[in-house]
Amino acid sequence: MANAWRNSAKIPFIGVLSRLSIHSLPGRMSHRPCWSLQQRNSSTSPKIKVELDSSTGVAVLWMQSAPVNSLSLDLLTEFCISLEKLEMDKSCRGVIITSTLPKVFSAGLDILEMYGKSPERCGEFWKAVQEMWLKVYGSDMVTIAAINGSSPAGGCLLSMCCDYRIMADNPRYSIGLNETKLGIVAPFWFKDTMVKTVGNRTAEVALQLGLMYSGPEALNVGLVDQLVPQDQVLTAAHENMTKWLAIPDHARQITKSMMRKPTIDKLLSNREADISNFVSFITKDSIQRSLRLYLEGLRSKKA
Ligand SMILES: CCCCCC/C=C/CC(=O)SCCNC(=O)CCNC(=O)[C@H](O)C(C)(C)COP(=O)(O)OP(=O)(O)OC[C@H]1O[C@@H](n2cnc3c(N)ncnc32)[C@H](O)[C@@H]1OP(=O)(O)O
Repeated sequence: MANAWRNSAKIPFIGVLSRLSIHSLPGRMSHRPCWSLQQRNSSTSPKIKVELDSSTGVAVLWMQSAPVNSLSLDLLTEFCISLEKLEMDKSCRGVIITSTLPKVFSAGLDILEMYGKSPERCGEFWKAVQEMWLKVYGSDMVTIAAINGSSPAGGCLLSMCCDYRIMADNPRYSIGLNETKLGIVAPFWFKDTMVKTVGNRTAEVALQLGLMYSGPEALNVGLVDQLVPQDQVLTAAHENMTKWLAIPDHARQITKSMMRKPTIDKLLSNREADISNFVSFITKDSIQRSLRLYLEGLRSKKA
């Protein structure tokens, strides 16, 4: 069973590191992360910082892409490479995903990656979004989201891919899949992840209305598992990680696989069609208009 899991969920991701070579191709240089080894168990790239404590087997992965950790192609690429490195490191059994930014976990997909871009670029971007989902949702490691700020859309999806979610109790923070509010539609693998997290009826209402939940509301519907004071989010994540790591890896991993493999396999066997579908949808004039209006709304909020 464990091998079956590895075959179905891990092998596709080996491509992320091997694709590093394509960064040397003309036109891809801007996506090349600049890796520097700061100390034995730490690594930093422009948008991702990782610290691995080999004695506990727990890594913390920080997104550090100001102003809002929007999931750009660069951030997605660095994220996947960092996670893949941890996945291949035998001393790492669990990873806590969080943000260095004061008020935002992640603003979701970078809207500027979907607005005014060529179909080729949109396709490349969507492939990276798929990659992140496959990598986190299919991880053999224990994954805990330490949601220390707002987490709309793709940010919510990222946290739902984790095994456990702890959110900072702050009335200014919200979380949810708000895609319909932008005039766009969450694909089946976003929808399945939401259904698996909160159940069918709650997901149906939340997805159609593009609901964003406050912390207490998110806790009430099971979108997050724990709500703690802001300064205790990381401590709570480490405490929970200890409980998860007390379970033998093989038993936990096979159980996780049973729950998640059907949707993973469905995306793996439909990746190209899913990319084509995204590209033809997102490049429509009407969708581009919706995105422009949404961006203008975001910008005018400050004026
Ligand atoms: C078949 C088709 C399938 C399509 C499926 C596609 C699925 C998409 C899922 C997505 O993830 S779409 C992205 C949805 N995200 C949002 O709606 C979040 C919008 N942002 C916010 O609500 C807020 O910015 C925030 C995250 C709550 C933070 O608020 P704060 O007040 O701290 O910061 P702002 O002043 O609002 O923003 C600062 C700066 O960042 C820009 N920005 C915000 N979010 C994004 C984003 N997602 N992408 C790109 N840029 C973003 C914002 O415009 C500001 O820019 P400037 O005005 O400073 O230039």
